Amino acid sequence: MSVLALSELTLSHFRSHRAGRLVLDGRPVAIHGPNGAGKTNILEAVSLLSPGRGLRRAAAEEMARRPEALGWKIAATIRSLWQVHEVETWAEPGQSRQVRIDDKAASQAALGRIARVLWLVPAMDRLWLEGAEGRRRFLDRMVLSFEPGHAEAALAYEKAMRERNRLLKEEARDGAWYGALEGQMAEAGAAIIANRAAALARLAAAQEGAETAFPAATLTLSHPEGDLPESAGELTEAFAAGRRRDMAAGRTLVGPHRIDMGATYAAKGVAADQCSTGEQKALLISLILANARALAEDFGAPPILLLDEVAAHLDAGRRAALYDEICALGAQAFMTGTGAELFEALGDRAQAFEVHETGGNSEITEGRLA
Ligand SMILES: Nc1ncnc2c1ncn2[C@@H]1O[C@H](COP(=O)(O)OP(=O)(O)OP(=O)(O)O)[C@@H](O)[C@H]1O
Repeated sequence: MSVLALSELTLSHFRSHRAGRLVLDGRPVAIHGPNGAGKTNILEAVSLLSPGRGLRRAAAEEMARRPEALGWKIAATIRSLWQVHEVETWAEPGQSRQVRIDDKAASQAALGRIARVLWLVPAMDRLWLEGAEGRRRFLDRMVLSFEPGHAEAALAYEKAMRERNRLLKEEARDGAWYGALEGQMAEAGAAIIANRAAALARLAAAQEGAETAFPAATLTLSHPEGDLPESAGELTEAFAAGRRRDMAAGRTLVGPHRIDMGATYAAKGVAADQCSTGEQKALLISLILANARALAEDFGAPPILLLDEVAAHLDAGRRAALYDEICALGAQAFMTGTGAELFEALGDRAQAFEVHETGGNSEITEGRLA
């Protein structure tokens, strides 16, 4: 059994699941069922066992089961290395998401120290073609898996930047106030930059010489306003120097929040946005697998992987290769697909669940693939 895995997951009034329960043994999890059955909703629930808004980036109230909209709750037993944790996360109507770990109130950031979760969803099929925000988010999710403290740095940076942007919009001229916020941004920003650089180096090393059916991706970071300073001191100077221009723009123009991530299909030297649809997906899978290999080495366990409709765009050969790599890694990967036949190659190496919707409620039953 993987040393990072859920052994139980229960969903209460969460989206289409009135009361769903999965008992898991650490093998990969193949979830099949027709469109709209509630498969992705299960993956979304698992994604909420890590910091942030989950794989749909939905607001807490959207996730409450309709029509009752009473609030929702997810509970999980998570084995993380040699410890077992009971994690609960929920939202009451009109309230933000709450977390309890082992019966004690906890922050969302604390979740990152227990469950390292990475995901690929169909919306990311256009990740290399669309705006920088999605790529930055994908990058930061990988960074967070290596360095759970990244969540705190990102929160501290965003909070100070929101305040600074408010001052800019109000055209405030209080230098000391700007200075204090810029100092906080510089300190958190330098940590963000260093965490990202370390993660990129780790991913490059994990791809080198790896035996995988997926193409290596060379990653680069760029900043739209020229080279981004890296140290806290240089960042402080850059923020102070940019005040006038930022005031005209009404927002902060320089900083790690504007970084973009580019990828190249290394063996071909072709930029990801010029690759075929299948190749673009393969590059994402390649990165997730490299991340998982690296984490297995550094942390002692691969992350929990959420691969929504991962079989789409993959031919049978690549699909089988993906399953083999996931099993070799020992990762608890949750995968969805419309038919059980998509997972046949997994046989007894995975647990299989079927999801059906009846009368507006999702029902989960365990079955077999072999
Ligand atoms: N807050 C909610 N309350 C009740 N049902 C909801 C809520 N949010 C979404 N749903 C329902 O959940 C279903 C979608 O579930 P999900 O995205 O998990 O489907 P899926 O099985 O992954 O389907 P597909 O194969 O089409 O991707 C839809 O029927 C939708 O109406």
